[in-house]
Amino acid sequence: MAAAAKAAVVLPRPVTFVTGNAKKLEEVKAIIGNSIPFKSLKLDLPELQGEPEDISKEKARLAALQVNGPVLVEDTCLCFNALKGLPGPYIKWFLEKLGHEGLNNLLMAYEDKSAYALCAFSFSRGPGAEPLTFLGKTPGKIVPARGPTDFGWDPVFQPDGYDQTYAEMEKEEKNKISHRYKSLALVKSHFKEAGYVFQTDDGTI
Ligand SMILES: O=c1[nH]c(=O)c2ncn([C@@H]3O[C@H](COP(=O)(O)OP(=O)(O)OP(=O)(O)O)[C@@H](O)[C@H]3O)c2[nH]1
Ligand SMILES: [Mg+2]
Repeated sequence: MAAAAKAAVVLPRPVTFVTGNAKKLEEVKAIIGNSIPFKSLKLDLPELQGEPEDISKEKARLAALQVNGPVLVEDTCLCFNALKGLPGPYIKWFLEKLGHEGLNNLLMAYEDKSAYALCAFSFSRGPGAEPLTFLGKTPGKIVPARGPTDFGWDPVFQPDGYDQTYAEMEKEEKNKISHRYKSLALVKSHFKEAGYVFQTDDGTI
């Protein structure tokens, strides 16, 4: 007997990417292109403390409840190896209070300036559905700020194998190697494998 065909999972279209960060959205648009039908929604969701994966999953649960449909969210960390992964998910507040110089100063007492950028995307099919999480990591080091200052800690993060900081790189170049690119590559593969079918409000597919 032939194997039964896998039932398609029908989702209301489109997936909502929930973020309060316009620069993230810019990169996500450039990386996803039209491979996943998505729209964005600016919501500042409360964020749990803890491990990046748990923070991201909880964000997805809250976002799915608010949107009442399929959602993507992401949480980004900048982790210093000498500080055992801190500031990690708290980088937003460290950056806001200490600035680029302060981030460098945190490592003053250590020879090891290595760090990694980590992106945790979570996808929930809707309220009550357990979110799936996709981690993307790019190793590098913390350096005195160089390059445009329009996006967070980009000027102080120099990825391994490059002599430019994220901020100095062309956007297309960053989007080929970044933590966000790697995490979204896994999201895209998941969407391909799962074969989701998107349905509009009037029921057409
Ligand atoms: O230089 C950067 N290059 C990046 O590629 C990048 N990605 C995120 N960030 C910053 O790191 C913190 C993460 O916090 P975060 O994940 O909670 O984001 P957020 O609160 O801004 O937005 P969201 O939670 O609504 O999506 C925030 O300060 C972001 O601005 C980046 N900075
Ligand atoms: Mg946030």
